Amino acid sequence: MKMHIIQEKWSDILNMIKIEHDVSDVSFNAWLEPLEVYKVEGNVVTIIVTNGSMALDYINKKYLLPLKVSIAETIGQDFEISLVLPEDIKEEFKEPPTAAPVSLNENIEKANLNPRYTFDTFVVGNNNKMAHAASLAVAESPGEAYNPLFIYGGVGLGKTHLMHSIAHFVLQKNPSAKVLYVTSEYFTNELIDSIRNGNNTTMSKFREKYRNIDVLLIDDIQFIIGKESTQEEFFHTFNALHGAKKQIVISSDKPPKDMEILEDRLRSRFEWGLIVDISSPDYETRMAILRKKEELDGYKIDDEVIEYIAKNVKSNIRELEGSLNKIMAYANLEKSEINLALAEKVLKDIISPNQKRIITPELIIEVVAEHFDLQPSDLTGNKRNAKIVFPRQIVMYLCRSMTEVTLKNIGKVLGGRDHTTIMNGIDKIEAELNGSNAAPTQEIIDILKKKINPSK
Ligand SMILES: Nc1ncnc2c1ncn2[C@@H]1O[C@H](COP(=O)(O)OP(=O)(O)OP(=O)(O)O)[C@@H](O)[C@H]1O
Repeated sequence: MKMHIIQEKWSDILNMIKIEHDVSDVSFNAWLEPLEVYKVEGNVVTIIVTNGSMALDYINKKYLLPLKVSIAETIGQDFEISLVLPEDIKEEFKEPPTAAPVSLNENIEKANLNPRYTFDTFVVGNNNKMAHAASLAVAESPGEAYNPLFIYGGVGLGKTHLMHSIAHFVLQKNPSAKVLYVTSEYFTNELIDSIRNGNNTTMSKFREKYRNIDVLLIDDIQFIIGKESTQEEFFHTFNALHGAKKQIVISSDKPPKDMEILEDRLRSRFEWGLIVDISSPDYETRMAILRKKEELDGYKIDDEVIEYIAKNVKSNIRELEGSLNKIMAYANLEKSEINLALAEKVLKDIISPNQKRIITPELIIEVVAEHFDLQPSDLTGNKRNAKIVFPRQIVMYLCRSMTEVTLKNIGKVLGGRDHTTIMNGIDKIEAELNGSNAAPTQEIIDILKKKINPSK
């Protein structure tokens, strides 16, 4: 069964409540974590409170509004919420969500494509002109124009939107085309499952699925870095499809040449076709994107509010859209007028950090500590157990690679360590990243870099 977008984004929705309402871990684990989306019908989301009637009562009082707001902000649409207990549900409880691969085979309806991610809704600006043109060319002539098409750019800048647009376009022209959109993470997990099952049938099913496609779109390819058997399998998939003149579209957060520890044979293949980038949108494009969204959602919003968002939310289109969703959600729920004062109030948390996100060792320490469930003082202190030493070395490495701060000053911030200690720490992480089992450390570094600087 296909998951509803609310189910897909459920953990984001809960995490937004955690952040915006400053919910402690204890409360989060007690009240929010146990909530599960049972179904979404019309504009009603049925949520199962798995931990009993007292919890249901309390959540009704305390978390109903935050849930509504968070859903509206994330999805861009208002929903009513119905809380139920497991025993209230007659049908089989808890259908396991199929984190379905996005199989678009015969028909667009069944395909797990976002219906809104089409060329029609994509605003073309200076930041994405080339990527848009290349995507359209590929959609019009799959396997002929540029193969592979490699689209790269920072978080939330429209790579997935363009990939879905290609898929929609191809399917519209030829509904029986075999189009498959997956994230590289999904590809990896499916491969691992096939290998784990350990028999030839599952492996050959996997291969048949991926090699018998007209257009394969694989998102966020950077996540296969360091995963040897995934790279190996993807290499063969790539060759089979490319050899048969089938279209491959790949997205990544960086160009192939900057994808360290990507196998050379894959890197060179990624460079066979066309490489295009998407950068951050300029002011005019941001305005146009907001206007487009206003039009699609049927909103009517004052220029000054739109201008305020476009001026202040610069680096990430997801955040740009999220800001508008958030204002609309608040205005709806509080039945208030949409004006600049409301926008400033609602966006205060988004806009200030966006303006002053300067990367400092202190910020890095804070993010790394939070990631590893430690206190910043653990990292700057003297304890030497493994639980702390590794994160501390990660801090050293990230300070070195993400700031201009000298080794001496990194040492100072890290509790007065001398520069050779910092150098040793950096060497340690670099050795891991260059070693045979680099993937787990690389993954941690990638995640932390995104947390420290989401706009990169
Ligand atoms: N040019 C554009 N016109 C209209 N909407 C856009 C445009 N670019 C991005 N968006 C919207 O911004 C949001 C984020 O885009 P998308 O998910 O495609 O980003 P991404 O580059 O794939 O991000 P990530 O790196 O997180 O995977 C989407 O809702 C998308 O529709």
